[in-house]
Amino acid sequence: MTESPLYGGTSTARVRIHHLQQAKQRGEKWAMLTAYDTYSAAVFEEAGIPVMLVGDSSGNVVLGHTSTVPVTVDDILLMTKAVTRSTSRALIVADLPFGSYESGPQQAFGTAVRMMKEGGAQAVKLEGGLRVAPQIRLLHDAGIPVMAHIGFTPQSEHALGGFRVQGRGAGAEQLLTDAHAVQEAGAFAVVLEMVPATIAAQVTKELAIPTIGIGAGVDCDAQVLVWPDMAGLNGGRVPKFVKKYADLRGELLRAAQEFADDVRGGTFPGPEHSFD
Ligand SMILES: Nc1nc(=O)c2c([nH]1)NC[C@@H]1CN(c3ccc(C(=O)N[C@@H](CCC(=O)O)C(=O)O)cc3)CN21
Ligand SMILES: CC(C)C(=O)C(=O)O
Ligand SMILES: [Mg+2]
Repeated sequence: MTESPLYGGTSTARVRIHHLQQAKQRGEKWAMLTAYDTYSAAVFEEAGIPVMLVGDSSGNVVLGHTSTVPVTVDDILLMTKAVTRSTSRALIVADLPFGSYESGPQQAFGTAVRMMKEGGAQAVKLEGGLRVAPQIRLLHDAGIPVMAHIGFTPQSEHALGGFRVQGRGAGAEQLLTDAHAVQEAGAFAVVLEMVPATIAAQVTKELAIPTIGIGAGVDCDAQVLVWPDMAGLNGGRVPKFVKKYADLRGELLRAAQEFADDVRGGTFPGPEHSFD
C-alpha cells in the first residue's frame, strides 16, 4: 500500500480530495493552517501541512479589520495567488468572502471560478449549511471541490449575536441537519467551528466526508487554526480554542529593536554589508 501523501514522506504529488477521504477511512488525522502569503505558505508546506486555507480571517490578521465582513474577492485573490506561487504539494482552498456567494448558485459559481482560474486554488470554502446547499451542489456539479463551514460562521457574526458556541441544546439538531445537507450537496469536507466536542464527535461519526474542527474537540478528522494565532504573532487576545506553539511576536519584536539599536549606535551596516 502506498504511504499516505498527507504525511509528507517522499511523495511530491499534490494532495487531492480523495486522499482526505482515504485518511478518514484509515483513521489518520491531519492538520490545516491558514496561509496568506508566499513565505509562510512555503514553510507550512515544508512542515508537511497537507491543506491550507486562504481564509477571510485575513480580514483580522492581515488587513486590520475587526471582522471578516469587509474582506473582498480581490483581497482573497491577491493572497491566493501569493500562496499558490510558493506551494506545489498542499491542497489550497480559497475562502469565499461575505457577499460573494449568498445570493445564489450563479454568484457562487462566478466567484469560485475566479478563485480557481486567477488564484490557482484547488478548492473553495463557503459558510453555511442547508441554506447554501444549492450553491454547493452547483459548484460540485461544475467540477469545483467545495469545503463547507458550519457551527459558528464568522461572516454571520451579527445574525448569530456574537462569537458563540453553536449546536448546544436544541441547536444540535440544526447542526446535524446542516452537516448532512452539505455532504448531500457534494461538499468534500466540512469545517466545524465552536461546536461542543460531543456534537462534533457525533457529526464526524455520521458523515462520510472529513470534519475539520476549530474549537470542536479532538474527535474531528482534522484540525485547523489561524496561523498567526498558533504561532503567537497575534498580540491581542486569542479564542479559547487556540494553542500557542511559538512566540513569533516576541522574536520579531526583539529583532526589530536590535536593528533599530544597531542603526542608532552605528554598528549596522558593518563592512561585510557594504560595497567598496
Ligand atoms: N485571529 C483570528 N482567529 C480566528 O480563529 C478567527 C479570526 N481571527 N477571524 C475569523 C474567525 C472569527 N473567529 C473567532 C473569533 C473570536 C472568537 C472568540 O472571541 N471566542 C471567545 C468567546 C467564546 C464564547 O463566548 O463562547 C473565546 O474565548 O473563545 C472565536 C472565533 C474564528 N476566526
Ligand atoms: C478559521 C477558518 C476555518 C476560516 O474560515 C478562516 O481562517 O477564515
Ligand atoms: Mg473564513
